[in-house]
Amino acid sequence: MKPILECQGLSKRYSSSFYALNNLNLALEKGQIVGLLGPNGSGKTTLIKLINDCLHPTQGTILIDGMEPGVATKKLISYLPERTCLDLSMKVKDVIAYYADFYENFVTERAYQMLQDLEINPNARLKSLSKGTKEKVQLILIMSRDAKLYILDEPIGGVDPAARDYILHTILNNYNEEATILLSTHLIQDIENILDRVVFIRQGQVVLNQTVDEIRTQHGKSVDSLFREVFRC
Ligand SMILES: Nc1ncnc2c1ncn2[C@@H]1O[C@H](COP(=O)(O)OP(=O)(O)OP(=O)(O)O)[C@@H](O)[C@H]1O
Repeated sequence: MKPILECQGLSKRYSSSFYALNNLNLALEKGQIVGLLGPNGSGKTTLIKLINDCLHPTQGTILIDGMEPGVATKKLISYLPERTCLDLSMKVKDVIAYYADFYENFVTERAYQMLQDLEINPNARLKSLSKGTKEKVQLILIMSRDAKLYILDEPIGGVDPAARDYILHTILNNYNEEATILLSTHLIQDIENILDRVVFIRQGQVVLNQTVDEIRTQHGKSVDSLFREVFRC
């Protein structure tokens, strides 16, 4: 089966001597939830921006479902960036209508179902919502598209711990199982029970790419414990 994402020899240089990504190789099969994990500054957001065609590689190639990043791949990817810039004066229901207009693969009923599950009022204005609830709305907008690849850069940082599990399960219940989710986060303990695979990245290179089951059987520990061991300062 063709991988949904394939990066070969991928490098990104920001200044004359500093490489944020350095000959990174990664292939992801369809239909899995993948955690992209690494310490601050390891290159996670840089990789995500390259996949989303927000940056161009210095060297190497990226293929998304066999295609180079561009107009066609943007239809396949639903991307939640680190920072979003929604018009805060809009009501939740207006943002949903806006997304439905903009993206032909947006499923409005799914968005309303998730709003209801998370008890968010569609008539509320975004600026009246707490930071965590705004994050929930942003996640709902992203997960309501019928995409092949969902890329979520730190999706639940502002959400309170009690709501995280609920949100993660809401995501799982609403996404197509043939799709792939690539999720970058530092909240490993909170998400590791929904992950199929983890990719550890250090200084712009992949240092581990294993299923969560392999980690538990081969290393005899949780992803969170392994992360702390591998990246101990
Ligand atoms: N626009 C830029 N110009 C110069 N250097 C940059 C730029 N963006 C990122 N970097 C550097 O590239 C490296 C990788 O940054 P990146 O944001 O990809 O890391 P990250 O793994 O997402 O980090 P974090 O977990 O802190 O969000 C860091 O050293 C960062 O300072």
